[in-house]
Order: sequence, then structure tokens, then C-alpha cells
Amino acid sequence: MSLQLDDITLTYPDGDGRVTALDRVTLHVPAGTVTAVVGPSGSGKSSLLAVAATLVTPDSGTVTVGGTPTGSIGRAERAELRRRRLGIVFQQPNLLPSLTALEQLQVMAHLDGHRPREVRERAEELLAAVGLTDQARRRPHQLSGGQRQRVNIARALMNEPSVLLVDEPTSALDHERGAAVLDLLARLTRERGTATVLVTHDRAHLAVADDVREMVDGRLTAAGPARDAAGGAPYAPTPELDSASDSSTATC
Ligand SMILES: Nc1ncnc2c1ncn2[C@@H]1O[C@H](COP(=O)(O)OP(=O)(O)OP(=O)(O)O)[C@@H](O)[C@H]1O
Repeated sequence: MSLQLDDITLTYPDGDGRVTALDRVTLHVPAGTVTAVVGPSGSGKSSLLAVAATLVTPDSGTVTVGGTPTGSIGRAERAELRRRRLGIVFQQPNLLPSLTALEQLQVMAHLDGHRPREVRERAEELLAAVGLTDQARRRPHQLSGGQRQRVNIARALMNEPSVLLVDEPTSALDHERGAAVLDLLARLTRERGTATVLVTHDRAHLAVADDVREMVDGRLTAAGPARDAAGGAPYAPTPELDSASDSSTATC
């Protein structure tokens, strides 16, 4: 299922006036693809994720998650949609200190009333997918930063979301671990048909994206595909990179 944002404008109160965080933003993220969003501080990236997550209601425009237009449903239904359809990965994994890696995942689905055996199997499958089978019984303080972030990602996938919203998942990691987490996100996105939005400052990681957009002053520009045909060239946005052919040959 896909994520569709149409003509989204979002303003916040600012003294006597209002500041425009998102300015007529339109974005379509097809199922099984990763769209990366880059842009300077204060350009509107977090606001975009908050609106896509239905945590913030825009002034105008529509957010459609897996075919469901979120503006036309009530608050309770939106909360239900968030729980069932959306996976959200914030910068810092907010894992519960007293739970093991396995329990962090299980607790998500127990809340939904699934059978314990099914829940356990799914949690084990996801921990295996992120390469943490051997760490399943460790608590957060017994895991490395990269391992904690992988638990965070596995947990976000526990309820099989249609849409995955990821904010700077590698900010606490070194380059190599960050790249491994990004590769994992891209693989799981494709395997599970998720529509993934990835906000990142690290342009070296954009090679995993199917599409790269740049946020500038609340406007989203089409920056084109992040990879060349060989899957290698990283994206480096500059004013002359409006054409896709340029973006595929640019270097950082
Ligand atoms: N709650 C708020 N009240 C008022 N203005 C806000 C609020 N949240 C964000 N803004 C403003 O909206 C604009 C977009 O902010 P946003 O946090 O979306 O940017 P960002 O690209 O995520 O920045 P960063 O990379 O620093 O996290 C900025 O001008 C910011 O100051």
C-alpha cells in the first residue's frame, strides 16, 4: 500500500502571525519503495513526517494512507490507523529499559490482542531479519547503539505497517553501522511492500533510496532517483541538479 500526500500546507502560530512549515507539498510513495527527504535544518522535514504520521493535521491538503483518506475519519479511527498501518522510527530508539529485545516487539502486538504464540513467532522472525536472534534476550543497556536501532526498526514493523516513517535512523551510529541499518530498511521495504519515507542528513546513505526529494523552505522539490543504473552513485543536491541525468552522476 502506498502513501499519498496531496497539496499539503501546514502553518504554526508565530507571534502575531504564522510560519509556513509546509507549502503545498505533494508526495506519492509507492508500496515497496523508499523516498528519501533531505534539506537544511528548519526546512520542514519533521513537519512532513508528523503530517504523514497523522500526528499533526495540516491547514489544507489530504493524507492518504494505504488508500484511506485520513482527513475524513475521526480521531479514534486515526489512532487505530496509526497503530495498524503506520510504523514510525524516531532518531533515538525509545526502548523500554526493563524489557528484552524480544519483549520490546511482543508488547506492541499483545496490546492488539493477538495470540501470544503468533506474536512470539513474528517477533522472533523480525529479530532474525534484523540479525539479532542471538541478542533476543538482552535488555537495551546490553545492546550496542546499532543493535538498539535495529530493535527499533523491527519493532516498527511488528504490526506489518503499510507505511514506514523514519527520521534520521543513523544519527547515533558510525558510518558503517548506519549503512547497514539503511540497507536493512531498504530490504525490508521491498520484501514487505512498505511505503517508506526516510528523512536523513547523511547524503552518503541516499543510494538506498528509489527517489530523493529536497525540502527547501517548506517546499518539496523533485530531485530524481538516487541511484544510477548500477546502483552506486550517491545523490548530492545542488541548484543544477534539477534533471535526473545530472543527479545520477553527482558526487558529494
Ligand atoms: N511547534 C512549532 N511551533 C512553531 N513553529 C514551528 C513548530 N515546529 C516547527 N516550527 C517551524 O516550522 C519550520 C519547519 O520545522 P521542522 O521541524 O519541520 O524542520 P526540519 O527540517 O525538520 O528541521 P531539523 O532538520 O532542524 O529537524 C521551522 O521554521 C520551525 O521553526
